[in-house]
Amino acid sequence: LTAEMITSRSWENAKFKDYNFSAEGIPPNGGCLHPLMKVREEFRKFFFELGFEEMPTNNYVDSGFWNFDALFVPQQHSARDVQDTFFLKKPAFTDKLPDLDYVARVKATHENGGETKGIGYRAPWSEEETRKLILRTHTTAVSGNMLYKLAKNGFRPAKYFSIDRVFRNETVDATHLAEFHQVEGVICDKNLTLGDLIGFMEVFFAKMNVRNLRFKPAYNPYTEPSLEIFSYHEKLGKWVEVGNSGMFRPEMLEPMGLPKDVRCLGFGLSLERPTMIKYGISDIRQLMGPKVNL
Ligand SMILES: COC[C@@H]1[C@H](c2ccc(C#Cc3ccccc3)cc2)[C@@H]2CN(C(=O)Nc3ccc(OC4CC4)cc3)C[C@@H](O)[C@@H](O)CN12
Repeated sequence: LTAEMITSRSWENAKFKDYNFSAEGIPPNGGCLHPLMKVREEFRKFFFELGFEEMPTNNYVDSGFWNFDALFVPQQHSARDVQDTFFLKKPAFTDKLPDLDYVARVKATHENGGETKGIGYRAPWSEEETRKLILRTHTTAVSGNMLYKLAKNGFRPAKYFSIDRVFRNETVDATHLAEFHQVEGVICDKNLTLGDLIGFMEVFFAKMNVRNLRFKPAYNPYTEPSLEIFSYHEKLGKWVEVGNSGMFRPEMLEPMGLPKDVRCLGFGLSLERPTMIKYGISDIRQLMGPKVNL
């Protein structure tokens, strides 16, 4: 069948053989995984070996509720400004929030601590703010959603991971893009401690031959305590920050309905940083676009 046959309509009198649906396609003449995707497969292997389940992260768009409020990120936090976050214009708001008694517990926890031992942010909490649609700034938005489902379906110890794109309204330069891939892990069980977090980080990073970690107190609105993770990089001859971590706060976990003795630890790093080190890439922009000059 040719274009000329179609235009001249000669195909109408032509005889065609039956279509062979079991014919094999033409074998592709080559191709390879993008470096980021190669490193992603290495991380997925580590997580599966450690007994983690992969989270469904195929929603780049999320609500202010899941990306911020459910994680106890205050509505006045600068991370929620247009300088840091990409807001959707159409549709600008979601009409899908989880069950209203959970939203009410989140609202109360933000305003005055609600049923937690905390006192909250003592500032009005706006439902319009929580309904805003954004490009998620971290995969922790999905982690929160998974923990909520775990509470709703009946708590059991769980280990979740995700490796997917996140978006931040950042100035692009040699080490920063407006989007990057976050690698995130969450472990939930009764009575986990900060020692379990530190010990697990040693195990996880040992999988990529990163050892002798050092931990530095840090801050995240959704974890307390929080720790930045460092490792001495022999080739670079300096201490390199290799990730961030913490114990999720009761103000995030209790409104979800998780039992009060359940503790959840979380940690994250980027996919781009280890990929750049592995492939000797100095400018992160080399990882973008159809052609990768390696
Ligand atoms: C906008 O910055 C965010 C990103 C990204 C990041 C930071 C925090 C998290 C997180 C988290 C978190 C915390 C608590 C609970 C749940 C998730 C995830 C990604 C990296 C996190 N970082 C990072 O990846 N560094 C890194 C990781 C691996 C590596 O090589 C491997 C050893 C072979 C080399 C470096 C640290 C820095 O690069 C940092 O400057 C940039 N960070």
